[in-house]
Amino acid sequence: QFKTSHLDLSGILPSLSRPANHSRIFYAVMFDAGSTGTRIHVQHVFDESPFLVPDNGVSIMNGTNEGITSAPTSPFAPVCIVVLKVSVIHEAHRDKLFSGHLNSHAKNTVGILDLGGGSTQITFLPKLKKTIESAPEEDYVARFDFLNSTFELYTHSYLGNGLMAARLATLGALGAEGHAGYKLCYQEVLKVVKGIIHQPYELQDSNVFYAFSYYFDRAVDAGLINNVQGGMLQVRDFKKRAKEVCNKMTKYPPDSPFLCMDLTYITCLLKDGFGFKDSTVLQLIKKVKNVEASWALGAMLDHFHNLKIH
Ligand SMILES: Nc1ccn([C@@H]2O[C@H](COP(=O)(O)OP(=O)(O)O)[C@@H](O)[C@H]2O)c(=O)n1
Repeated sequence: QFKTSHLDLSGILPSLSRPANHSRIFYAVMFDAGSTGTRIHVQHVFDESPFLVPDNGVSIMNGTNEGITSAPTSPFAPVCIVVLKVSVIHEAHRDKLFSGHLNSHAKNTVGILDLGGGSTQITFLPKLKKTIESAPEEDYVARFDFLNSTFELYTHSYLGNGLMAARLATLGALGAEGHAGYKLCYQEVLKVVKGIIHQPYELQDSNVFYAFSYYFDRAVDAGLINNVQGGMLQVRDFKKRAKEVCNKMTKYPPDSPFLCMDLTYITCLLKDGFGFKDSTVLQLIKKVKNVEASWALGAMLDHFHNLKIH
């Protein structure tokens, strides 16, 4: 719990210069201490908020992996799907989705791939029971009720498989002679992935996947997508570009020294890690309808839900 705040947010949140309980505009503020930087998310939640700000209305989230744990009590990553699905992408179906069992609406949902600095996450709503049954452990499945719907999600966070963590592990292996082309680089990054990342039973072609964070950032750096609009990429696009960048590096000094390794790692993670096919299409976005797409918004909604605020 925060007892005092050392941050002056009055410039960002003018409406909170009045007591929060009397505010006509309601914001949720979330501090995200990531492995590569700390962010503050300010989300405009409701106008004319009738609800009470409880004493524990400000708190530090449990869990170390950005709140993305698969414990049923803190299903923040799954909620991210709900946010994308209910609030943004399938707005037209919103009313329908709020009632009934969500698995029956699985065709309307999107999967999420997130690549942070320290960890990487996968979350989707399976259509087949076998995907849940064949998950390695109970903690790959999150069951929870949210807004009158029951979810049973495949979700896992791999700590140590983020992009920066993978760089560290791979650099240790490659030593000083790191620039040895795509093939050797792939062999090294494979060691960070093989036997660690579980391949879900049902993945290929059955879900639309959205990829965030470093998937997006590095695709921009590689010139594969536009920084503002994002775009659609096949897994093989990452592979093709990785090969080009790595093999060019053996001849010329690189502009971006880590791009070869990063693109190779992303390719390996998607293919040999999660088991996506070369032809799988990923949607890379940073913003949806002008709102930064992130787990934080979902976490906020979940928090309000737990406080019985609707
Ligand atoms: N100040 C910062 C630092 C990182 N980031 C982004 O955060 C993502 C990496 O996520 P992260 O640092 O939270 O990593 P994890 O702690 O989730 O492993 C990248 O897409 C960075 O571009 C940001 O938006 N602002």
